[in-house]
Amino acid sequence: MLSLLFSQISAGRKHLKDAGIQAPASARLLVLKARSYLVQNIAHKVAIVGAGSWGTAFAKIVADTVETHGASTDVVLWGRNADAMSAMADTRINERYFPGVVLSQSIEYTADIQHALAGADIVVLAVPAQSLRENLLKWGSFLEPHAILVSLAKGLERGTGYRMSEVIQEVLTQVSPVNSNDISGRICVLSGPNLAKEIIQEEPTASVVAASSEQTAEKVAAICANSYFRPYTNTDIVGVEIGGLVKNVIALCVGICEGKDYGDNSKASVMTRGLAETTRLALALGGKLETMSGLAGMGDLIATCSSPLSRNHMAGKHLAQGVSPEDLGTVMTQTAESVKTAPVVAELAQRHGIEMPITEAVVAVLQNRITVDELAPKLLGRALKSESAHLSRS
Ligand SMILES: NC(=O)c1ccc[n+]([C@@H]2O[C@H](COP(=O)([O-])OP(=O)(O)OC[C@H]3O[C@@H](n4cnc5c(N)ncnc54)[C@H](O)[C@@H]3O)[C@@H](O)[C@H]2O)c1
Ligand SMILES: O=P(O)(O)OC[C@H](O)CO
Repeated sequence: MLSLLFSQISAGRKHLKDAGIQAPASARLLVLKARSYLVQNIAHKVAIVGAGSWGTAFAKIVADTVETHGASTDVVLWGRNADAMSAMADTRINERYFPGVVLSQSIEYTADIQHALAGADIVVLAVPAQSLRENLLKWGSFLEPHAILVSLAKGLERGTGYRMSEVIQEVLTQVSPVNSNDISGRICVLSGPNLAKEIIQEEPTASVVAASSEQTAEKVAAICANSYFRPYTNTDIVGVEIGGLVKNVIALCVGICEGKDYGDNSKASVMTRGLAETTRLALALGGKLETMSGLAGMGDLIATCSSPLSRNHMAGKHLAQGVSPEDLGTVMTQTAESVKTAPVVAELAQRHGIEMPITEAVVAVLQNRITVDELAPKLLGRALKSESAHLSRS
């Protein structure tokens, strides 16, 4: 804790010195003043692409951060539905996702992607995982060559098995040689226990911003750190992405337990063994063990598995209550990434020789190979083993 404070103070002193600003005596004031300076100078414009529930809540986080610091950074929210965006510009309310919540005055709403991206130093990608590639292919060439790209999506791409950071890297290299220059250092992912419906009410939460470049992660953290949102930085992109996307699959399984009226023992068992299989996959892909016990691992798993607000949890509950996997898309109006991502996780795990029994059982339910009633017997009937085999491949 102390070392973090000292490092912030020393970073703050350096930023102020570079800017020729006199450093105040109090450490707290110093950190605040440094942050203010940082926000202003890191980004003249932040564009959030995708005006669904997380994109809208994240635009609010950034706009509130900018306002807190009195910075002049522009915050633009893009959505594909022109009527919805024009209504938001009039009312400052996203009627479909957050009726009654009046958003910050400083957010600009647009359905014009070229306008949204022009001059944006930081571009936050908040569209569903399966649509990221098609979107980047359409407008990737409009990105500024220096723009930092932040992925908010928690899913794996069907067909390739790519994480979102890998999709960004591949597409930008294809779309625009200018934009692909030094791209890996400009890719960032943000993940953690971040239920948008709680955040829009300014309920306090923490998150993780991961980038291979610590400096990139720090910049993104600075533009979204405010009184109710606290981002930590990390350089383990793989661990942060895998934690965020596999917990959706585990939450669907916990939702099934909930829908079948199983109690807390069942849910805790799924969560704990779910973390074990998530960790195995993350380690096999090069992620770090400590990330799995952090906010993007255990933290997000707890939030998503415990909350009735989670769409993945809700999808599991619907399945347990008799909705067919085919009908989930019509019953649910918001994105539950696990429905499409679970089979991709299972394939990726198989390719790496990793056993993920909960994920495999969820996939079997989603593909109508077993019923929800057969899920528990399938998991409990497996060969017994030592718990200390936790991190081995099976
Ligand atoms: N909602 C949350 O609490 C939350 C929190 C953290 C992460 N996430 C992740 O954020 C991502 C987005 O989720 P969400 O909650 O905002 O979903 P959502 O269903 O609330 O909104 C998705 C938005 O994307 C738009 N969209 C859908 N297909 C599109 C396409 N092909 N091109 C452009 N726009 C398209 C929709 O119109 C909608 O505005 C998901 O990967 C999700 O896992 C969500
Ligand atoms: O509503 P869900 O299930 O997509 O979960 C939302 C967030 O990922 C929670 O961190």
